[in-house]
Amino acid sequence: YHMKVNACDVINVLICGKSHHHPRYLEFRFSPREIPYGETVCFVVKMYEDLNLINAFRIKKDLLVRFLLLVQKAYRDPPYHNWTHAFSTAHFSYLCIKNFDLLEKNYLTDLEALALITSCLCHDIDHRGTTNSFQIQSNSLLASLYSSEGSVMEHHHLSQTLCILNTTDCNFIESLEQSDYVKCLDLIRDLILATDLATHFDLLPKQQEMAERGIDLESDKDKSLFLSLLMTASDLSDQTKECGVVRSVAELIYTEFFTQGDMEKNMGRKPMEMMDREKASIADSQVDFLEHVCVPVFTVLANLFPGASVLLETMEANTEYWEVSKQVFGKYALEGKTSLEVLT
Ligand SMILES: Cc1nc2ccc(C(=O)NCC(C)C)cc2n2c(-c3cc(OC(C)(C)C)ccc3Cl)nnc12
Ligand SMILES: [Mg+2]
Ligand SMILES: [Zn+2]
Repeated sequence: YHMKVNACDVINVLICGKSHHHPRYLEFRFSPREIPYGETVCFVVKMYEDLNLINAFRIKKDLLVRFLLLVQKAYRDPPYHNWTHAFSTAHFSYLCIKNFDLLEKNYLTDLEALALITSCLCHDIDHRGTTNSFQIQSNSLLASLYSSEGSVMEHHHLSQTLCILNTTDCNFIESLEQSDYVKCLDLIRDLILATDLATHFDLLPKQQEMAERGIDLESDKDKSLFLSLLMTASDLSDQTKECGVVRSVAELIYTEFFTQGDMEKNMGRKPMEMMDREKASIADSQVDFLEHVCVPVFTVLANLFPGASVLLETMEANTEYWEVSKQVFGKYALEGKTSLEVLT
């Protein structure tokens, strides 16, 4: 099923001397989208090493590299839901582990950190740049496979991840104790499925309640809620960067949304306003998205870790950026420019 990974690709990553100690690499302000595509897998290996996961689980580096190269290849190249998004998602989880001392302070076990980073890298594998509802409306193959389960795309991302782990010489977690191995796969399943917006809206009130009373690190339920929070915060982490990154990411995601809207129109269907290039107001829907999806997630995170409040401040600033740009969009709209053209 999978494209092969050849030995020289593996060797190139293993010998890459790139010091991952990019001076700003450990700052929340740093956007991992700046890292060249060809160096990202090397940076991922450095993350596993830096979190001591290679030693803790006696991971064979060549298996890890082969796994990572196959995951990278398993991503298609839609504007937003590609490997670069997966890499930036993993980088944010890495930043949280480092900056909030999650391992030293026993918020996370080694196994949970291993599952979290790996889930971030795999959570959108083989994404086509279209939503779950589009799969169902277009009667896609994935919908026929998974619509009874719900979370159509997320079940597909999970099954692709398991396929890659079952590919020769790619099962880098094979060295785990049997109980750790099973626990790791259970965590990867929960975390990838947590990235469905519907699942997220179910979990959010429980995460808010947990943050108010403080995490009980002995409670499996709390640990699971905490891990899912880190997963969704990482999936949204572009929104914690400066407005230049936020604007370019919006351009990518609306290119995807508008392409889906065009396809829905060609299917004789009426797209959501947010996906209709004639009707969408990017600034309005980004303010909504920040207010109703992003800010609640990072408010919970800031309740748990005061160091995360700077991320909330950045989000407030980015909301202000969209509010101000509404005037600009408004003016251009009068001139008949679509909102995407205004962005570029
Ligand atoms: C820049 C940016 N704008 C977005 C604008 C709208 C929406 C959207 O789905 N609106 C539907 C209504 C019903 C709310 C998502 C957007 N979005 C995401 C995103 C976040 C997700 O949410 C969790 C699971 C929490 C990570 C899941 C999937 C995606 Cl694509 N990532 N970046 C963006
Ligand atoms: Mg996803
Ligand atoms: Zn994602």
